[in-house]
Amino acid sequence: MVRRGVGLAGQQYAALVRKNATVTWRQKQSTVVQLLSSLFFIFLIFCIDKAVRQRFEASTAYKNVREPLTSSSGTMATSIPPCERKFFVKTPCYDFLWSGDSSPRVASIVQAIMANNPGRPIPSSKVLSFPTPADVDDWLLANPMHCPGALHFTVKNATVIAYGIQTNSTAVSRRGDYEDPTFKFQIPLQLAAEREIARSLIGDPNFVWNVGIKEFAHPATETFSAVGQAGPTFFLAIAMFGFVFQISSLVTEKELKLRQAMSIMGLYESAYWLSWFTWEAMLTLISALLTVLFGMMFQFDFFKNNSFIVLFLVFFLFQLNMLTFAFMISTFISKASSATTVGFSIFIIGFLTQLVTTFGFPYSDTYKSYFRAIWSLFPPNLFAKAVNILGDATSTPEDPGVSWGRINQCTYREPDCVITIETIYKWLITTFFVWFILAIYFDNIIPNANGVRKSAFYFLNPGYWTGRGGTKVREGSICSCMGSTPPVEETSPTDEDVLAEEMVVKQTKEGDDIDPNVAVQVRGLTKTYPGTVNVGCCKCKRTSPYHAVKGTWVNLAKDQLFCLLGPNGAGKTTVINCLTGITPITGGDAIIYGNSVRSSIGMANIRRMIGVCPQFDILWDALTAVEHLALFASIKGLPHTEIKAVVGKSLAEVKLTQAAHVRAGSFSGGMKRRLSVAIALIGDPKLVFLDEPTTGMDPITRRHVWDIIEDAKKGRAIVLTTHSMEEADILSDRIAIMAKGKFRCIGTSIRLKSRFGTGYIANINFSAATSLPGVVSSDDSRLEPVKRFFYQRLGVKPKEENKSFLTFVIPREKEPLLTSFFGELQDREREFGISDIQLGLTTLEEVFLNIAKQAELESSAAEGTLVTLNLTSGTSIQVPKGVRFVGIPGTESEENPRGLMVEVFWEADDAGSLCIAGHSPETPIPANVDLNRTPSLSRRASLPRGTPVGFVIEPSQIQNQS
Ligand SMILES: Nc1ncnc2c1ncn2[C@@H]1O[C@H](COP(=O)(O)OP(=O)(O)OP(=O)(O)O)[C@@H](O)[C@H]1O
Repeated sequence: MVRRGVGLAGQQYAALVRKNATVTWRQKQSTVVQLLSSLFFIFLIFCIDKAVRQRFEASTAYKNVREPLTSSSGTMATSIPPCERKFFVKTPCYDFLWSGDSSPRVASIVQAIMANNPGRPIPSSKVLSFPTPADVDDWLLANPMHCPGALHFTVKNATVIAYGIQTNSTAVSRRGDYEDPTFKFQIPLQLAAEREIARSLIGDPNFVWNVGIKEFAHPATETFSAVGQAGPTFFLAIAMFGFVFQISSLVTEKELKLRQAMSIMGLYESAYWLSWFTWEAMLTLISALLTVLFGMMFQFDFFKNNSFIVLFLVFFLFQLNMLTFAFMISTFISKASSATTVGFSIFIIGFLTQLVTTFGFPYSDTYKSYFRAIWSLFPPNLFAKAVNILGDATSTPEDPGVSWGRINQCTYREPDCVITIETIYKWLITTFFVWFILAIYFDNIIPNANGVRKSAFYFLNPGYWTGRGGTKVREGSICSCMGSTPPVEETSPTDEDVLAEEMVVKQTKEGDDIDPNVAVQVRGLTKTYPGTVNVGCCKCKRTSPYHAVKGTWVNLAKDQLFCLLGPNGAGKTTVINCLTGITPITGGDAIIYGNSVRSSIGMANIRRMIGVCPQFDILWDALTAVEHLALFASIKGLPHTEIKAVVGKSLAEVKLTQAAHVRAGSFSGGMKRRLSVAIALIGDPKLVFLDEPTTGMDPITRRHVWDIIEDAKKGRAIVLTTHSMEEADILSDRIAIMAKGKFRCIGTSIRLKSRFGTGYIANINFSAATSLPGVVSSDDSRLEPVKRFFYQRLGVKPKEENKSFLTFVIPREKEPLLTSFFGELQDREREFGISDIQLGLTTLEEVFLNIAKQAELESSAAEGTLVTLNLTSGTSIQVPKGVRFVGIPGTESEENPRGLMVEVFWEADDAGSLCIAGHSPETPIPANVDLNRTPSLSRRASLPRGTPVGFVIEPSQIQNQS
């Protein structure tokens, strides 16, 4: 029993989560990068932290100083430093200068200062003496920055020695280090001078003169948290890996039309989004957990002192926000290759806005609250603020950090606090929902790959929520002004079979009594792709409306295969897209097993009973054949218990059992097509669309797939499009050939061949060279009697010839003559040297070419399209595209008073358009051709000057003549 409703949505959800898990597991590299990038970035923060702390080691500004130490215990130096250690002193330098050298007492004091300098006696080469302070000034002026200071001694009398100190007191910093000149130089110099003066005055060289210097007890005046400051950018970088992978996965499914294929086969939108969300949220949870654990492993105060749950929630909620933000951004992107560029741009923007956030905007009371509201919508900003708060709360090892109980309080380091961690949680939860809802909204209103979207206010339709009528779609960009759509010109079919089919459908439509054997009834289906005017920045891009399908009426029977043939661009795929709900129909309707494609509920029912093999392969490179089939079987609602058996059977049917566990990425083109066919047939759909299913298959595999399709006809209707006439001939119960959006003919293969083929093809094979008595000699001349025989009796010349065979195309009109003609030919086989005679109807390919030619001719006549025909005689004429017999202007002569004509041979080029393949020899225009009634050619004025225009001769006039 196939599942429905909520049960089916649940089953689809589980299957998609499994698919996401498998794809993630198979893409190990990106998964490892996504999960373990945090280790790398936290290690970088660790290095930054170590380097910065190393530099600040000597300073107490970054520490809480509770019990300051005195200089005697070594924290503050009282030794005169070597001049080289002073900032900005140039070498050669002097440790100090002194004046008063005329006094021997002063000289001995200075000697004592130098000898007794704690820890480092000062050599005499590092000290300069002068007679007076003025001499010192002169030297300082002449040698700037070569000495940090000077002592000036004056011996007043035996008990009084005066001294003065001169220092360079400019405070300087170098590479971030600050030098206090008072503590570094002036105080040690002063202490040394006073100590030695005192010793000199009391005459005791061992007199103890100890001065202790002690700083204030103080809290850290400067704070530094490597995590708090570098963290926002680094953690944003971690989140960007997941962000880019997420966008890339979603856009890949969109770009490869995998999502469209799943939707056609009945995938619920809710199951799709929830499956992505569940799986990615799980990865996000692991990533957030690992980030916090790695942070704790590196012993950051940020991670040790803030509560684990507080930290985890900040990281988890931020990464969840980035996830739904990625969902939203992905709706605007159509190429997976753009994911990295978009990710990089978002990272740069995030980095800049985080920088601004770290500098205080807008989370302080100087800014209005609406600034904060707008700023907080972008997840990296809120996250940066949270990391700043948590960093400030742990900027010294003694800070307690933020515990769960204090998430609603500000830390004492935030005097103008306007936001707490609790508020940030609330914001992150709100923005998570904002981005998720916007993702689903934009996904619905931005046109998909087929240009289809919902209206901007689709959610106001109650049917959207109840599942009854909310899937109505529109076309064109939301910002484009739709051009007006001209109606399709109503023309009755010119072909009798197409007209008859239309009548049958119209009758049953009026009576509303559809034959139970009819699977699909197409009622005047029209499809016009609307013209749009896209207003760009500098120019408007206009496209005009295009009538791709112009009123199609047809009944498709159960247990039958209906084949749609037609040149490229004929409208075949458009018909399939309309019937599968990929694109909305413009006019008419189609009833599939009683459900109208125009109704939302009808379409929902139709989706459950169709299988589609689109022109492209709907495969994930990372999934195996079994996984693909199991996924689509689940989407279609097959019970779990049956899936394994059904998948096994399906694989055996398409001969992929050996490759069941091989990933589709390594399949050949033919294997991929076979798997796509198997997907279309899984779940026993009642209607199957096969759009060019055997493209790229080798002849053996193709024949095998034909067998599968033939078997699949039982119990269902199949619509096939193909460019292989052989395939159409073998598989089809009925064939319709489309061209320029219209059915040109419809019927069985035999019917089409007999109606549109040129008639019969006769292949005459000649026996090898022989000299049997009574047999004509074996050279090319033996073909001549046969050629003559055909020309005299049937009026036909060989279409192809070679030494051993002749091929003749015999027009249908000659059918009454054929029995007696071939009877006679058989009787004269020996005389003509014939070994074999084969007679068959013309091929479907010929029918196809004739129809395509006719359609081209019609449209060329309507549009006046002319092409150049280069005649073998050397002249060129213009002829309407698709025309068969053309009269050459200016060839009238005495010998040929009516002029000459040629038959033009056409073939279809790669794009399905007709082009000239050659022409017959120039022959006189027969007498019965009415030269005054030849169709006129339009747009002659636009022709290149001097190029004559050939005139069209109706084939009937030529055939009548023959
Ligand atoms: N979304 C679209 N917007 C505008 N025109 C479109 C759109 N899709 C198809 N067409 C046009 O409609 C015409 C029919 O296209 P369709 O794909 O149905 O042809 P087809 O018969 O399937 O061709 P093929 O054999 O190449 O698959 C083409 O001219 C095509 O350019």
